[in-house]
Amino acid sequence: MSAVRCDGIVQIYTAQDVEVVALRDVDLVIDPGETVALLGPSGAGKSTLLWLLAGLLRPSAGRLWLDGVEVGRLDQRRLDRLRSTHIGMVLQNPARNVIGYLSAAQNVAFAQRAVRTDRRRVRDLLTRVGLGDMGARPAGRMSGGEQQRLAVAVALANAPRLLLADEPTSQLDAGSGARVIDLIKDAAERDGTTAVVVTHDVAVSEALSRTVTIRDGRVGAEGRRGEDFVVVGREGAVQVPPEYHHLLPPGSMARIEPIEDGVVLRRTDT
Ligand SMILES: Nc1ncnc2c1ncn2[C@@H]1O[C@H](COP(=O)(O)OP(=O)(O)OP(=O)(O)O)[C@@H](O)[C@H]1O
Repeated sequence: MSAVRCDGIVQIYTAQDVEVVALRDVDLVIDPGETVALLGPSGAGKSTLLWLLAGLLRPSAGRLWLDGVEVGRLDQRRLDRLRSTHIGMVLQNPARNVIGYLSAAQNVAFAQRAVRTDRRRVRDLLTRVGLGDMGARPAGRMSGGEQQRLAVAVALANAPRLLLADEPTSQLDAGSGARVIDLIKDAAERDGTTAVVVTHDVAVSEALSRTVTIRDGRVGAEGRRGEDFVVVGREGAVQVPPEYHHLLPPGSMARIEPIEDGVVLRRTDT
């Protein structure tokens, strides 16, 4: 059974009577224990996809399954329960992930409230993000980078089935970033946690098992084991990666030549 399955997901925001199509027909299947780096330019729809996977948004169209459960069929109470027991999330702004007046250790313990508090896990997580001697410090008095590391510990407090993280290393130096990467990979190996991580950090994308690139609201490309692939979309559409735009600029005409195992595109209007 897939950990995540998106089938034709569309997300449309309406702001001041203007509609923004943030995601269009996203199909995506992620296996249990996969660690996925979600890449793409600013405004491509990465955070939107993360929020949908977290159940914080309901899609305008399309269907989403988490561990075989169709999220759209859950009422709010069941969805809240699934979120607190199955999903760990790191939001983009570090301060939004923690409760400022609680200590670091209390923040991690609080995230375990839906299950049983496991003090050893609290200590272990804090140590592994390099905050072992800061357990008693109020989260509100920590730096942005410390809060970001604490946020990862909070998100993993419950050994979630699904970890969703939006730029979890954006405020970290290489050493702290490496700790966070290790923690995510370990969670996948030890607990079978599936991770989807929005990132611009090359160290993160290279360390995870798969990359998925969103461009203009669609899954345009994927990478596995260092090899990059374009994804043929629903209507047969393929996005030409930006690094080839000088050969085949958007709007240019091309001839399709079939070959044994695919097609070749050749520009005709030069
Ligand atoms: N609440 C909202 N209301 C209206 N439009 C929104 C809202 N949230 C996002 N958008 C728009 O949806 C599109 C996708 O946004 P999203 O934040 O998902 O992109 P992103 O790839 O995460 O970008 P970034 O890397 O800059 O965080 C953008 O055009 C954005 O302006």
